[in-house]
Amino acid sequence: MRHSSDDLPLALYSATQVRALDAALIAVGTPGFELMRRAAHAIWRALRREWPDAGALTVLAGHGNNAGDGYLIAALAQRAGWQARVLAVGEPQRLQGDAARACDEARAAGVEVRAWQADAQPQGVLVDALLGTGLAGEVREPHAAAIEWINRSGCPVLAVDIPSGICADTGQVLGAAVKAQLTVTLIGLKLGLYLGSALDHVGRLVFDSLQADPQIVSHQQAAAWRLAGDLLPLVPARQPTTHKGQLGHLLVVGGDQGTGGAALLSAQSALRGGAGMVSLATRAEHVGAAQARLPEVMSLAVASANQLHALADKVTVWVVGPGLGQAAWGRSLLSAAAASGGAQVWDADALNLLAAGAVRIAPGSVITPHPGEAARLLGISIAALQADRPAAARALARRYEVVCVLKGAGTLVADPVGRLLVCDRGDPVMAGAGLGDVLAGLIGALIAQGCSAWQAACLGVWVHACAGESLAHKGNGLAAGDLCDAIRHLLEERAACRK
Ligand SMILES: NC(=O)C1=CN([C@@H]2O[C@H](COP(=O)(O)OP(=O)(O)OC[C@H]3O[C@@H](n4cnc5c(N)ncnc54)[C@H](O)[C@@H]3O)[C@@H](O)[C@H]2O)[C@H](O)CC1
Ligand SMILES: [K+]
Repeated sequence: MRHSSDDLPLALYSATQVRALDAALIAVGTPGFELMRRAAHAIWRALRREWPDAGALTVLAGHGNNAGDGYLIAALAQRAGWQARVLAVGEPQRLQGDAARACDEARAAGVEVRAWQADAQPQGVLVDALLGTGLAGEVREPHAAAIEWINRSGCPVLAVDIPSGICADTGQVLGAAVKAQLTVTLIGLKLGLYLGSALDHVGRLVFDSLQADPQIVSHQQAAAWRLAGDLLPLVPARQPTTHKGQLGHLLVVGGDQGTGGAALLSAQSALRGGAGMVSLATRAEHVGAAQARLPEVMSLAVASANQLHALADKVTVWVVGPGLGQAAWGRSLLSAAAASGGAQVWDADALNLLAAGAVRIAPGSVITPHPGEAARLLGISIAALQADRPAAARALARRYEVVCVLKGAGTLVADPVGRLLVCDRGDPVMAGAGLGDVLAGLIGALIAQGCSAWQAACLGVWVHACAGESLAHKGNGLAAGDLCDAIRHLLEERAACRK
């Protein structure tokens, strides 16, 4: 499981932006080879910290500057008394410029450099210096075979800058990708390191700025930002005189015949998330269970939208969709919510009805699709959506003029003006039923307490993920109700530290 590391920078860059950073640093007087030398030292330090007694390493080198880093790492290891060798993949004669100079330096240090063959014996720590930010398209042979060789070796693996085969912009595997235990990334964090399949390939992540001029790095308009650090201070403060009327009235609308649980979970989460008053508009069959399980929630048996119209002016925020279904009952309630003028958080079937064009969503609302719902909203396949999650999140935010929370490994939060945040907290244990209902209720609760849609989405995603992390020890099959309690605990900790 990856732990967020708060000493990592917040800004996340595309491959193009990082190459521009490299060029900008070189332009202000740091030679490319000096950057490469610093990279090698940073990586060699991280390697020795991780595997101090290995005594041997094998660099798999491609043809570009990623390979150049690898050759210089081998030279440092050889000079430190380790047994270092480089297996050159493809035609080493294609090395140019700084990378060719780095190869010469490795040979001069006594490093054995020879062509990689599929029957080569892996030895010591494997250093993946095949491909970095220069990867273009699906990995070609013989690099793909070398990647499979690394992954089958059973040896510890360090990836230079980014695991070879991982797209630096989307985190997607382009044909084949190295699975590393440790990735040392340089100058700027790449957005792709936090998305999708990359999470299964990066291992522990170490960053080194190579003493890059912060003036330059900060000037670049980052592709995205990490949701990192302690966001709990953003939770609206409560004064001693605060009363529930100041903490908003949240209405959950959902739970058609047979699907009452989802709406109940959203209501429970809204309660634990601190909303002043929580009501639940659901089918009559679920009211008994709701009252028994959540007596604090005002549960209403709703047969038609008229009953919601009567409520509308008392409701601060509507959380619509959990267990709503897509039949006439659900459609009519969703239309009432859309016409209410209150803040909206739409999830699950509300999004499917939106995708079907059955209703329009008010600008400034929050939507919380999982990849399937997002693909339907965009009219694309899930595979196409997952191939570039940042683009999908941004497209949804712009198309509907909403804050879009695109759930999944590396949950994204996008707004219509182009802001994009990535959550690198959470745990695979959270891949379970009902956790989306909990997130929707939590985001609604934060809006009820005064957060903007953007703040509530970012903070809700972060609190939800951190609460899930705190339950990782429970193993798979995390109960959504436990997550609600963990969220309450996290927010109570926050309230306590404010006293
Ligand atoms: N001064 C700097 O720029 C620094 C860069 N650092 C390291 O350099 C790499 C980026 O190097 P670059 O030469 O731009 O590209 P790569 O080494 O990643 O790869 C280019 C290399 O790979 C071949 N190639 C591209 N796509 C494919 C493919 N699909 N299949 C097979 N082969 C492919 C291409 O032909 C080239 O030969 C960066 O990641 C850093 O590691 C330093 O760290 C800092 C200074
Ligand atoms: K690499």
